[in-house]
Amino acid sequence: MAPPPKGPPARKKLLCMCSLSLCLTYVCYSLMGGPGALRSPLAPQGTPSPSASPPPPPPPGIPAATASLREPAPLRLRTSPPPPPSVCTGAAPSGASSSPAEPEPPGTGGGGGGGSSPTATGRLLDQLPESPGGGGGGLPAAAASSWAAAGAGVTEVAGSAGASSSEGWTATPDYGEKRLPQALIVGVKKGGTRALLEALRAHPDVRAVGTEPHFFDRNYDKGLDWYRDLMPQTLEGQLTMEKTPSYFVTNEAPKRIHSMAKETKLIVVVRDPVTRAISDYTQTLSKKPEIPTFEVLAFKNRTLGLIDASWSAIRIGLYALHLESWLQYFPLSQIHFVSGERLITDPAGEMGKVQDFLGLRREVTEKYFHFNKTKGFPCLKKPEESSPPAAWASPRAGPTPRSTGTSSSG
Ligand SMILES: Nc1ncnc2c1ncn2[C@@H]1O[C@H](COP(=O)(O)OS(=O)(=O)O)[C@@H](OP(=O)(O)O)[C@H]1O
Repeated sequence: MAPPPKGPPARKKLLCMCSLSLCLTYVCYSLMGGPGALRSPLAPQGTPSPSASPPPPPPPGIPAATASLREPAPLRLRTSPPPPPSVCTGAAPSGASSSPAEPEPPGTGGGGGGGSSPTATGRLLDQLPESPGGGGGGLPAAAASSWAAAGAGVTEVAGSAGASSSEGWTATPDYGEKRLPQALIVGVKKGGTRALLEALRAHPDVRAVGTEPHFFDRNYDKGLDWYRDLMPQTLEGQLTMEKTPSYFVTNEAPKRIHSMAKETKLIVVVRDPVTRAISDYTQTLSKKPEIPTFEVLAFKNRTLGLIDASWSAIRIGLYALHLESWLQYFPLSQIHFVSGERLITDPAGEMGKVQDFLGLRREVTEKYFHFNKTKGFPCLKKPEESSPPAAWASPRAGPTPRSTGTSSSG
């Protein structure tokens, strides 16, 4: 019987090589982590990987069962990591206490009422049911595009609290004297105070401390000389300023400021109290993720709808209450209110009024702003030509100023 026909050796060899190369390709692909390539069809889908972290424990004092029940609740507020510092700001992350050493969280604006809000507050507000009056509202599309169009040649103010990088064109050199502030931004926390201060610092006749001195609340016992020493040097005619948002809710602050100088001009940035409270809470939550939900903190009794007005996030927003203590020492005409929402939608308009109030020429105008779509905020930019301080024209101004200069404040 004839032996069965064998295929030509060349064909066998080719088959072997093909199989080998297929195996090699599979191994390489698997090693590179190709999607699903290595997953055995028998492996259970959706099994958590060993590295996946277990669910976080419930906040102290809240039973685990309750905590898990809360999870799907519509008002469960969660935050994502705070955005990076920037003074297109809001953005400069400030610590929960707005302390000078802590950077400030940039933010939303005005309330992030709708859409895909770029800020933490905005994202949280997106989770809340729509309310007729509420929350501030995002930037109108028209405003956004007009600021964006102005964006060419932008020098953004990169800023964390205390940042001085915006000073390239605003700072006057280090001569003149240190003076006590003639104007203060006294509040409110999370209102947009950082954005306002940075915009004011762009004015050649304003010099300000970048950090928050907290003199009239925490450091009063250090004395006025200590306070003065923190200030930047100014020429005569330049305004010295600082901002510490907690002054607004400090009972002793009005009296103390009045005794420093009764003509001190006061600026308060106000913002929708609900949006402000959420912004405040978000900031704390990013530092202490274990705190109870906003809803738990906000209500004394949820069923009865009893609000806990002693919770600082709510208490700070009782503007009329705090204002009463200021009005015991200062006339209303000496207090200027800035809208935190309009500071975002119409920064030049708000800045115009602030400059009028401070007796400054209107230098910081539309040309100083552009709208940064990514950040969702107006940002400062260096205009083509910006003026020198008015004091430079004065015969009393002293030595010829250097043309540039930066310092740690101002
Ligand atoms: N350009 C501009 N104009 C107006 N407002 C702005 C601007 N940029 C930021 N923000 C908003 O400011 C919020 C932070 O406020 P403050 O700077 O007062 O915060 S702090 O008290 O100093 O921590 C912060 O709030 P949230 O983002 O909601 O937390 C910002 O929304």
